[in-house]
Amino acid sequence: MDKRIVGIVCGTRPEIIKLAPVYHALRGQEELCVIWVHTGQHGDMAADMLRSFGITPDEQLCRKGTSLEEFSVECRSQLDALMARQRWDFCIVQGDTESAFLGALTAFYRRIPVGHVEAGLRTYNLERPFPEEGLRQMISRITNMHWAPTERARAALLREGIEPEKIVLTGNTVVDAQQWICDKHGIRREGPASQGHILVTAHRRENWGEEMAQTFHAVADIARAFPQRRVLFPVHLNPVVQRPAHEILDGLDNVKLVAPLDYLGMQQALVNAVLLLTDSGGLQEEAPTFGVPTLVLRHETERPEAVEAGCARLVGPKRDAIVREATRLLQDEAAADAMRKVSNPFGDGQAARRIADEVMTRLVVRADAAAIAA
Ligand SMILES: CC(=O)N[C@@H]1[C@@H](OP(=O)(O)OP(=O)(O)OC[C@H]2O[C@@H](n3ccc(=O)[nH]c3=O)[C@H](O)[C@@H]2O)O[C@H](CO)[C@@H](O)[C@@H]1O
Repeated sequence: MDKRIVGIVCGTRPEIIKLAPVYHALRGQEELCVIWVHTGQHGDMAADMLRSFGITPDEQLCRKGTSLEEFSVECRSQLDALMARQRWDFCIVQGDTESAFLGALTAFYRRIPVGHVEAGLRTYNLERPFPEEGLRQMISRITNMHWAPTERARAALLREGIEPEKIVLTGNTVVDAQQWICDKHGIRREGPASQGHILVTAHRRENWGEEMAQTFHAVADIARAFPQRRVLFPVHLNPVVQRPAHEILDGLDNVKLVAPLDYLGMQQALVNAVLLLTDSGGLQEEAPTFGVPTLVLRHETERPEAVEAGCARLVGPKRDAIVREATRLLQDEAAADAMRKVSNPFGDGQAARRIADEVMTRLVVRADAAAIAA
């Protein structure tokens, strides 16, 4: 039998992280030809991530224009040309980005089955996160295999009427990615957990403007209140984040604003943190692996598992609440310790293997059985 062609479409930093373990698991299967398509949605940040995971894209699309609209139109037509040229048997996308949606949509029109990694995350509020909530719901409507990271995500898909046999509970591949990088580079905490730095990240579109400024003022308040405590903030490259971050935080001796870190650098920064302040989806899922208490700088989260398990708190992008909770955790060692002890509710590091098993069953085992029967 000819090799089955599996295309992986992705373009942003978090997608690369979460699809890298799937790529490596599928590349190990000799019956498959796996094609990594980089849409170019993120530039430098994506290049760092691809390097971190030893991935060279097989197909690199050419990003045109700076707006999301221009990117979208051009990416869709380049993806269609690619899928017309190569006869894909399966298309894999992850999460909720424009690249993921365009990959799924193009495959749908080309009648190529779609597999969705991290399926079933929901806030059911199309404004928050925007546009991700809309994109992931639309992807779910045209997906053939839904890989749900948690029981909650699986339940959401079932409630939406998706047949149970099309949903597989896998765990989140981000835990696999962390294990991969830790095994490869021997990442471990340097010094006691309570002595670590405060790690900050913020970039979500729905917080741009006043709420993001509130968040950065809160970081400044905390830095002034705890002058011995170092604050590390890798600042997203988007000028909408860069500008207020520098305006509000430059000049504080214990605050270090740095460029985005590669994955190895970020995991080392995370394992050494006493506290994480973030609006990032991926970091909310990664922090429990290293037992880092987390304050979520959003009004709601599609990842409430960490809040329910007790290792994260939803404080919103609100200055007072952030300062109050951070102060409490920095002063109350028992409260911080209770959060550190919770194990990761998002996965066990085996998600990519489960996904690869499903792809193999669908494309190879069942196809072989059909050929024998014919
Ligand atoms: C609405 C929403 O929540 N959408 C999410 C969004 O992703 P996000 O919010 O998780 O995005 P980021 O924060 O950019 O990335 C995080 C990753 O990047 C690593 N990192 C970060 C800073 C750095 O300096 N160096 C790094 O290495 C970090 O460890 C982590 O793994 O899109 C994803 C794709 O669909 C979705 O899954 C996901 O729903």
